Amino acid sequence: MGFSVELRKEANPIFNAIFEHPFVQGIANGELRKEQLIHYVKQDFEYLNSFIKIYGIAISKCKKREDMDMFNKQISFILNSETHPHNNFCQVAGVAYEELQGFPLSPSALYYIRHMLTIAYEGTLGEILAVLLPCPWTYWEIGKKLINEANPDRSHPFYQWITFYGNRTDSITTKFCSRIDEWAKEATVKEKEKMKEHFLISCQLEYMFWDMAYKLEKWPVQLEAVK
Ligand SMILES: Cc1ncc(CN)c(N)n1
Repeated sequence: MGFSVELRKEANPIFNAIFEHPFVQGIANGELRKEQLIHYVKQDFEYLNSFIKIYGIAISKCKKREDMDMFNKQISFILNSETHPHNNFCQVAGVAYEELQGFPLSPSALYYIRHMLTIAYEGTLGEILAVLLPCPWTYWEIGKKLINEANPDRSHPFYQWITFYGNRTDSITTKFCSRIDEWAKEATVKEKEKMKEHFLISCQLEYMFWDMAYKLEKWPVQLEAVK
């Protein structure tokens, strides 16, 4: 069994909880409130900005050109393609994408980003791959599942979102998994334990990100700007 298969098996209860989450179910049945879509896009725009920077740190730790190329392509993907699912949510919510950019992070989004940044600065390339993998993997599976279960046509409000993530043939998940499997063959037991821990925490944080958007999560005390 490859290491990525082992990771997926351990994370199965978290993947199932994500599929059942009311935000994900809301994408499937087209029933999400405007504020929930707006909160998600505001937070995800900042999350993806941080992801680009984390890829930059990952590149600084690469020894092989192929690894640099893999991360570099992902940066372009976020910059040039991953704006489409955001635009889909904005259209349904009736707001301009530009209006939702530059907002402060909610607690769960901040926690997720800090988790990835810590591992990016302190960990090996294998640990970095493990902490980043739940991001593409959970969305790919959500997309495929929603295509199978909701079978959306073009009239579905979230058709673009669902097909964007579910129809990927050039999946980065597959590339990350084979690179992790390769890395794990050479890794010590201790490093593999760390990789698993980072992976599982990121899976939990993927769940928390959906929950944050669904519940419009905020900091407990709202502060006014002091003049
Ligand atoms: C929080 C989160 N996780 C994953 C993805 C898919 N790249 C995303 N856009 N946002």
